[in-house]
Amino acid sequence: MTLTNGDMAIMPKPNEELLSTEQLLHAQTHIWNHLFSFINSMSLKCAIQLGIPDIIHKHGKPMTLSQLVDALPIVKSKSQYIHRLMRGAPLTVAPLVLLILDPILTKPWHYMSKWLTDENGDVTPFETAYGTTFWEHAGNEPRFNSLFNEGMSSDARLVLNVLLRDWKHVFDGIELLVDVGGGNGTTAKAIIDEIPGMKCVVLELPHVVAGLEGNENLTYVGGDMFETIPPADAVFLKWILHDWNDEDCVKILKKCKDAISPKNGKTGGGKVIIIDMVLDIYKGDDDDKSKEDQLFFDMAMMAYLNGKERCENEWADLFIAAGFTTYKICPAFGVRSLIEVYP
Ligand SMILES: C[S@@+](CC[C@H](N)C(=O)[O-])C[C@H]1O[C@@H](n2cnc3c(N)ncnc32)[C@H](O)[C@@H]1O
Ligand SMILES: O=c1cc(-c2ccc(O)cc2)oc2c(O)c(O)ccc12
Repeated sequence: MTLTNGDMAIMPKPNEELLSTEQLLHAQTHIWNHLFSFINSMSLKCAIQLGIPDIIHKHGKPMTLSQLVDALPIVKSKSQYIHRLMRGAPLTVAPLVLLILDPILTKPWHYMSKWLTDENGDVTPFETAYGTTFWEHAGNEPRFNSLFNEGMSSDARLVLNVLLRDWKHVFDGIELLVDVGGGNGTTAKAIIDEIPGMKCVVLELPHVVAGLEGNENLTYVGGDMFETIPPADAVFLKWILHDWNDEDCVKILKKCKDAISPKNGKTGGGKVIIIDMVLDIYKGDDDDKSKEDQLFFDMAMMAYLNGKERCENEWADLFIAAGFTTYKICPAFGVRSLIEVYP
């Protein structure tokens, strides 16, 4: 842009000359911070691959760096590098770190701009990278299938621990629950172990439940939630709806409504229990980090699946479009909420 002052044209200076030294250096630090923040994640991945969390856990008391180095399966001449790895990021749930940082899930991020600029009809960067959808890829690649299911299972253990400790009453009056997209059954097993008399059905894609054996309280059904959801007193949807666009979510919710309909002879809760994010609703003392976490997930749902994270109004629109009348949201799990939806 050229500004004019009377007859004289005033050319803007190149940007860097408009900045003070302090601003310029601050800008560089800021960019470096974004650019290199993946090193936190990669250091975390390496620490988990070396078994560092388990070694420290098994030690049972504070461990010095040299004790840790002695216990590690590393080439001893490379011991000097371990202290540099260990002054990095805090540790988290290992299978999820290995999932998110696996090359299968880092590749689609390299295709984000190609996806946005090519008229190739791909619905996600994941499809641009692989030519198949996320769920097709999981069905075709056994290693990715088990990596994904193990990751989800570790998350389910953590969330169910909180749900059954602090929010168990949401299951009051429910005798038969169907966990739609319930993975390998970690959620269902935690519920039936904790609530006497409860029976659970896990509805999942056939490649996920192939070879899994149920028992008298747990049944695995290979199927498609867009076709039929088995009848039950209540439907459980943990991290399902954020995978899908609005149109698909309404289809899934309508199938849930059919499944809990009184015509199926069920008398219990008659509700859908959802665990998912509600944007800008979270519990915790670090709101900037919580907000950023929610936006990371929104980006991930865009990169991998045709999904998104939603604010309360967007959730309400889905519930109304699927024929539900009321809902209740509690920010029960940090950046994720417990949502109960009633016909
Ligand atoms: C993000 S994972 C959530 C897994 C589990 N609910 C949890 O939170 O631990 C979504 C799940 O939906 C399943 N899924 C995808 N499409 C499905 C369909 N059409 N019918 C049933 N399940 C489906 C996937 O296989 C996957 O396990
Ligand atoms: O690839 C993922 C990873 C997650 C995920 C990340 C961190 C956690 O503490 C839990 C889970 O969740 C996903 C998800 O919900 C999804 O629908 C697809 C992919 C992933």
